[in-house]
Amino acid sequence: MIEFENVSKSFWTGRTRKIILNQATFRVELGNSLGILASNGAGKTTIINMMAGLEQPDEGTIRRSSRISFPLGFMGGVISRHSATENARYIARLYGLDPDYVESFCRWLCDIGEYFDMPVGTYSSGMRSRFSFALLLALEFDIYLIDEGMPASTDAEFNRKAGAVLRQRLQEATVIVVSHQASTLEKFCKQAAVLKNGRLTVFDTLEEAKRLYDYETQG
Ligand SMILES: Nc1ncnc2c1ncn2[C@@H]1O[C@H](COP(=O)(O)OP(=O)(O)OP(=O)(O)O)[C@@H](O)[C@H]1O
Repeated sequence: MIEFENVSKSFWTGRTRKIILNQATFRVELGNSLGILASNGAGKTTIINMMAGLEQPDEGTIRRSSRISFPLGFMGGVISRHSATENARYIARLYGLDPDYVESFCRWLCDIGEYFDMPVGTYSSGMRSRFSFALLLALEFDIYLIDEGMPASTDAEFNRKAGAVLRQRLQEATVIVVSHQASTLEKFCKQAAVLKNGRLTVFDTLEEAKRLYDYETQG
């Protein structure tokens, strides 16, 4: 479970205050994946980062009683001068998992050949996102945090393999996805919320959330 109670967050831009959340209270239970619809700049990444504990709220409380992933695409724990092999084994040890398993799972999913043993700093952005997605799937979490759906990979084979593993994982895990388009959320969640001007409105169905989102983005 992850719970926000009266959480507020804003940024001072030098001239105005950009409000991301204003006294938001909501809860995501295990087994009840949530999609959050918000237009660009509304605060999707900030909310996901707060859920992961990478960013702190200005006010209010965030409670977690489950294993919450780092956000998909987050490379903060990855050391650029080390290879994917070294990073995968190091992160496995941090999480108390078998380094051989995490390394071989990531090697299989990334499928980047000899680059897996080269420094991550030499990777293309597609290779980096494949590696970070593989790492996320190799570790076991109760709640997965995903910013804008699938990774920015154009490799069809990777997307097929990663999608299959993710679907399998979702049978047990819960996902929180933020996106600016409803079609990204369809694959993951039944319940959905709309974030606009610091207000997060949660609906039981994506259909209802989509109606408000379409109304607000057109209006
Ligand atoms: N540290 C910061 N200082 C000042 N403004 C910030 C900071 N971080 C984010 N912002 C601003 O807060 C707003 C929300 O940012 P965020 O990255 O969370 O939005 P987003 O919905 O994920 O955007 P996008 O869809 O464009 O990726 C943006 O206007 C951004 O410029």
